Amino acid sequence: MSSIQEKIARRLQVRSRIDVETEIDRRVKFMEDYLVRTGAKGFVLGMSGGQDSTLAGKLAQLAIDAINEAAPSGKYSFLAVRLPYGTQRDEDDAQDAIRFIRPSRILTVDIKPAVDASVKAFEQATGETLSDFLRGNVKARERMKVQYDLGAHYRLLVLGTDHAAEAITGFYTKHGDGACDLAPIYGLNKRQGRELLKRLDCPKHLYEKKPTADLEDEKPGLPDEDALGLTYEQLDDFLELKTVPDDVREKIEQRYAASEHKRQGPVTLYDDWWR
Ligand SMILES: Nc1ncnc2c1ncn2[C@@H]1O[C@H](COP(=O)(O)OP(=O)(O)OC[C@H]2O[C@@H]([n+]3cccc(C(=O)O)c3)[C@H](O)[C@@H]2O)[C@@H](O)[C@H]1O
Ligand SMILES: Nc1ncnc2c1ncn2[C@@H]1O[C@H](COP(=O)(O)OP(=O)(O)OP(=O)(O)O)[C@@H](O)[C@H]1O
Ligand SMILES: [Mg+2]
Repeated sequence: MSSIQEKIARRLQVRSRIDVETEIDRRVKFMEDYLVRTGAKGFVLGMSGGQDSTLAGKLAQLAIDAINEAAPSGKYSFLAVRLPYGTQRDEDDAQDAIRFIRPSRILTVDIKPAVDASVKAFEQATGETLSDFLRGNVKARERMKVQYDLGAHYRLLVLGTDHAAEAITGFYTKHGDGACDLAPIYGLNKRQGRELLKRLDCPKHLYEKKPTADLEDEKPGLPDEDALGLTYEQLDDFLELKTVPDDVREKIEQRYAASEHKRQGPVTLYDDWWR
């Protein structure tokens, strides 16, 4: 194990061993405490049908149910929002996730018209084509925007799904899915997230499916692991301070270093982390 590995795992708050019950409880309690402290009315989160939003959404609904039970005015809510780009290939999974969570409220906003208009405006202004890869980031930022619009309108806080196995490589769109008000699954790696979902009786196919950002039209459902050239098993092992092959360790450490700007606020004159 390298000392850099230890430093990264500590910085990303990973525990090599967790007690699943305790993790669920303390995360739900954190969401309750924070929500009540802010005076907001609840949470909003995009539900993709993937593992991370299924877990964060379930924890959110548990927090909302607990607060509403304690203060039976029932005034708090979790808004689960479907944000397909046109028609979504794995819509069934998204619906299964919603059935599992039983959110206070469900809405669907199709991001396709806004994304297409934005890309068109870019292309008209520059006379150039925005790549399929960069259009993927436009989708992630449009989803962020819709969640903030809903959040501001209904006085809800925007949840994010960043966790250690994602933060370590910066595998998210800066100010897109990386932007949120609170990140309830932060500090967990991918397999720990799966363990929490198992304990919460989530349908198996939702935590066993291959994680995908699903952002590129030309590569629908591209598995994160193919895009990264790393597996979540490798990332999880690294974060749990297990020995991983040298080439894997080097690749992870290199990705971690290159994505540091995503884990920091905007760089100012007073920062020196980049030197
Ligand atoms: N050193 C530096 N210091 C400060 N800022 C720096 C910088 N280098 C780039 N930047 C800025 O960062 C931008 C690039 O970052 P960003 O816009 O995020 O773009 P980028 O990291 O190139 O792409 C996002 C990646 O995350 C993946 N993703 C996105 C969304 C969701 C998921 C998922 O798993 O669901 C995965 C996506 O497939 C892609 O591989 C640059 O355009 C620049 O503005
Ligand atoms: N089609 C979508 N509809 C609604 N929200 C989405 C959609 N795609 C992405 N998101 C939001 O962006 C977040 C980041 O996507 P990401 O792929 O990392 O997580 P996930 O889909 O929940 O889980 P997994 O990583 O296992 O695929 C999601 O958790 C979700 O909040
Ligand atoms: Mg996904």
